[in-house]
Amino acid sequence: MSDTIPEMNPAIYGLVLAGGRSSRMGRDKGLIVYNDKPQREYIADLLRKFCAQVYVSCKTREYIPAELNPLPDQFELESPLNGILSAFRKNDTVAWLTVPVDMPYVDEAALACLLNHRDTNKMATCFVDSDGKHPEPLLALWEARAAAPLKKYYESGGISPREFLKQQNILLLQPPDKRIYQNINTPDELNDFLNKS
Ligand SMILES: Nc1nc2c(ncn2[C@@H]2O[C@H](COP(=O)(O)OP(=O)(O)OP(=O)(O)O)[C@@H](O)[C@H]2O)c(=O)[nH]1
Repeated sequence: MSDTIPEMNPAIYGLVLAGGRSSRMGRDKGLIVYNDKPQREYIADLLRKFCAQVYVSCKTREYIPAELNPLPDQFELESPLNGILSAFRKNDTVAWLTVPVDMPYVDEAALACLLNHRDTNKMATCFVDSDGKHPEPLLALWEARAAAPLKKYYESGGISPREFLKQQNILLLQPPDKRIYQNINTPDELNDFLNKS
């Protein structure tokens, strides 16, 4: 059953996770084109349909054009956790819908599914990982209530969004399309993907 497309929600902000080093790819994964435009722009456009404000998480502002609303990492940490913590530092009263730049199959249906089935009493709404048990942590709707425990987790030495979510009361959903799990990290994976599509 496909989900209806939810209205834009003023209390949900969007975050494109694009602050990684892309060291395995050897070039910025956010600039790879899967859907007619650089993936970081494609995801930002997708998020704008549902979210009141959309930011592109990055290491430093210079990498991202101003019109994409760069949100530089605020913490000393190499992890997507930095992007999520920095988003909550910007605003900890809204929920953040996060999407990584390296999942080419993320689409409107995937985001609509998270938004329509959202449980605001949980810390987050996520898809169950391809292992069937654990949360896929980066394509997720993080409730504002997660801001304080996430900061505490970081201050006690935590670095992994997945590990954090495994300790929390979260809603786990089946994705509408299992292909969303595919993420592209290396030139070989990219070539395989482009040859098949
Ligand atoms: N804001 C932010 N995002 C990050 C950081 N590290 C990774 N990400 C993002 O999280 C997602 C998954 O990243 P990974 O594939 O684990 O790491 P990566 O740096 O992109 O790639 P590698 O250097 O090859 O490991 C991607 O969308 C990254 O852009 C970080 O330190 N800050």
